[in-house]
Amino acid sequence: MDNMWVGFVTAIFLSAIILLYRNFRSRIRSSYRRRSPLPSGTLGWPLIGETIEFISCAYSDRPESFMDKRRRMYGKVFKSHIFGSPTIVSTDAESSILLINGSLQRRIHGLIGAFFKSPHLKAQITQDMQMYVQESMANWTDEHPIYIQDETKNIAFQVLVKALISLDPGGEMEFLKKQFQEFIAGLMSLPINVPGSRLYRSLQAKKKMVKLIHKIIQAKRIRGISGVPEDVAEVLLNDASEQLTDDLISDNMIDLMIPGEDSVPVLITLAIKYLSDCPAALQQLTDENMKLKRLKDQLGEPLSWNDYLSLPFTQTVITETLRMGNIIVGVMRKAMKDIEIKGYLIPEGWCAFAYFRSVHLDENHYDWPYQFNPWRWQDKETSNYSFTPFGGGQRLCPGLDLARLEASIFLYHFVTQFRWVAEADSIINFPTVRMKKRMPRASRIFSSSIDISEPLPETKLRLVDFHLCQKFSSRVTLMAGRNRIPRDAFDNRRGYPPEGHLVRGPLPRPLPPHPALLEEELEMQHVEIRNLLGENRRLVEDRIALQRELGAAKEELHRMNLAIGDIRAEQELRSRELIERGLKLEADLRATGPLKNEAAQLHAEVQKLNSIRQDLAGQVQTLKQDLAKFQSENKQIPRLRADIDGLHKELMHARSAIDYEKKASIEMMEHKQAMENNLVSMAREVEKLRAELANADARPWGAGGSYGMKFSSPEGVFPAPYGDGYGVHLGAADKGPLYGAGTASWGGFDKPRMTRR
Ligand code: HEM
Repeated sequence: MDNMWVGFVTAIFLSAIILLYRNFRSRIRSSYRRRSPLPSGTLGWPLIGETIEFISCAYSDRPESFMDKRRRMYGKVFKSHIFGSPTIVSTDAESSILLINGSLQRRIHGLIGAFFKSPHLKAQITQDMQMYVQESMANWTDEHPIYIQDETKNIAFQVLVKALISLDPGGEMEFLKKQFQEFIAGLMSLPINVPGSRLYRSLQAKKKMVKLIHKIIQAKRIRGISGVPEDVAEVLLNDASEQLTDDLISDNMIDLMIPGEDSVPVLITLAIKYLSDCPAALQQLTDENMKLKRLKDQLGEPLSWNDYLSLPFTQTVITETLRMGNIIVGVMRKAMKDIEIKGYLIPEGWCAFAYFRSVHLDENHYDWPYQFNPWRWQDKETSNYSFTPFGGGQRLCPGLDLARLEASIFLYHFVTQFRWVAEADSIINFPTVRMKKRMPRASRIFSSSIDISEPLPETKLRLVDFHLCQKFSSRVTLMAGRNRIPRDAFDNRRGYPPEGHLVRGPLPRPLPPHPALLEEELEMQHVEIRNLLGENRRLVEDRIALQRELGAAKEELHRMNLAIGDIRAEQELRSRELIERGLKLEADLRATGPLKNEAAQLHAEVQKLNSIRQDLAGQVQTLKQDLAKFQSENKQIPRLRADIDGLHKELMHARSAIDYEKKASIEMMEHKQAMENNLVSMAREVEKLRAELANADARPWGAGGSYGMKFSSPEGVFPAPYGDGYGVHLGAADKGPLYGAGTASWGGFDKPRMTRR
């Protein structure tokens, strides 16, 4: 059963992978069909692409090796697939990827940028930063180690929160700091959002922060903002845009706290780390700041924003730290539509990654790129495409001056008040840039209040150099070894001649060591003892720190165990559910026995239906043939129709002719009738005339007369002068028509015989 489920889940998983891979391939293929070519490169494995190699390089000393390898193979712009998205990577200094932007971002960027440039804010931030740095440094003692990264985080966070929402140090600030740290910790955690997990705690912390910021914003709304805005929240609240809701403003405030909590502290920490590695730079920076301090003390003036930014060497140190440190390794954008950059296509949905680190460490732009060399900036422009630690284009970091100012203030107070020993530490580059042991750690402060008019005592400087040479670089080792007797002069025999072969005779009297040598050795021993003491103290502190970390790790482990317990319980519940479902399915399967018989019956029926289907197919065949015949006949229909139409037309003609002739014959009949009537009346007239004639004859001629005709009797007729040729019986009109029948000229219109044509 288990095997079945494993097989089932594997099948689903594999099909999901295949589907996703196909989708991915088709997206890529479709993009190939477009106008411009994609840059060369490889997309690596399905789904994960080249992410594993990218991350493993990111954890190494040379995170840029991933990019450099591909740059050598494919050119400065190439394609890859990292963090689940196909990506166009640019290691080109003149990359215009930085110019891709959106609209609401532009608005917020403009508002914040303008505010950070205002003289009012600059003055306030300078004052706040000085105050917080002084307060923080006042608590530093020789007894406890100082973790620069933590101290600067604390200071920079307070400065930024003041500039963002005008919150002063106190209960709410502490609460916000705590929640913010919890929130940040969860951003780089496993994506498990269950109670107790880091992500869950992070999201809860963010909710609490949003609530507090909402409260502050509401108070500002009620109070009303008049005159110059005091902080960034007021700048955004003043804006008339309806898009800037309270939620959006709160979110922006939290996003803006990230550089305060992370980028600026890392910048300061790295600067101190690099300075500790490079005593010459540290010396020059210290001199420059001391000079300014003396000047300001003499004038009795506080330092202003401009004073700090006008320290040229300090600025070059910060610039070089930004170049070497690559606090932001690069920026990513997502293409919302196809974009063409430098003749290459960035297809819609792909990411574009401008990788600053490769540019900043490119020996074509910088000689000896891996060497900390602030002097390289003395005659060099910082505003060029090969130096973009703050990004570029419309998304250029609006906090760049603020970051430089905060670093300058911290360095000023640090180097003018303290001498320190920086312990060995290394830089971690992934997921964010930071020091492995929250270093450089100022574990021993040699002078918490030095007399600035006097140079530091020689021994102290030497001591510092000695420490540095041991911990950091060989260059410093040489400097530290200067003016000293080689150490091996004191080895083993402490000034006695070296042991040789045994010689006969009295042993030579040992010479007492030279007092100067003894003094030197004593001094060295003294130094060593102090070193050992320092080392010992550091070990103790390390142990305490490790114990603390162990405690924290144990606590985390405990929490994770709880979370794992929850997850296990949930998994068990799920697997129990799955097993139950499996059992139910099995039972269902067993219950399907009767269905089998039905299936057999259905099979027989299907066979019967098949034979019927064959019969029907035969019938359909004959019908098809008939249909074909009809169809061919049908083709003749138009011709028949045309004939019928012709006949119909002829019929219509004939009808109209008949009607016409009917009318004509009716007229003729009427005419004939009239003529007949006329003839009858004429015949009568004739009869009358005859009678009158007869009467008239009877008087002079008597009956029969000379012509043997009796005019008084009907028989007394005149013999027809023209014979029967006219067929007219002049004396017997009633025996026939006057003009005879048959051949008479009107005979053709004999009505009863008229036929229809
Ligand atoms: C060492 C310190 C800092 C570094 C290295 C740094 C670097 C950067 C970089 C590279 C970007 C560009 C991101 C992109 O193009 O997507 C950026 C954006 C930004 N930075 Fe900074 N930053 C620093 C400090 C600060 C500070 C102190 C603030 C002040 C609140 C700040 C506020 C911002 C904001 C608001 C943006 C977003 C700009 C936008 O997208 O419109 N940054 N930063």
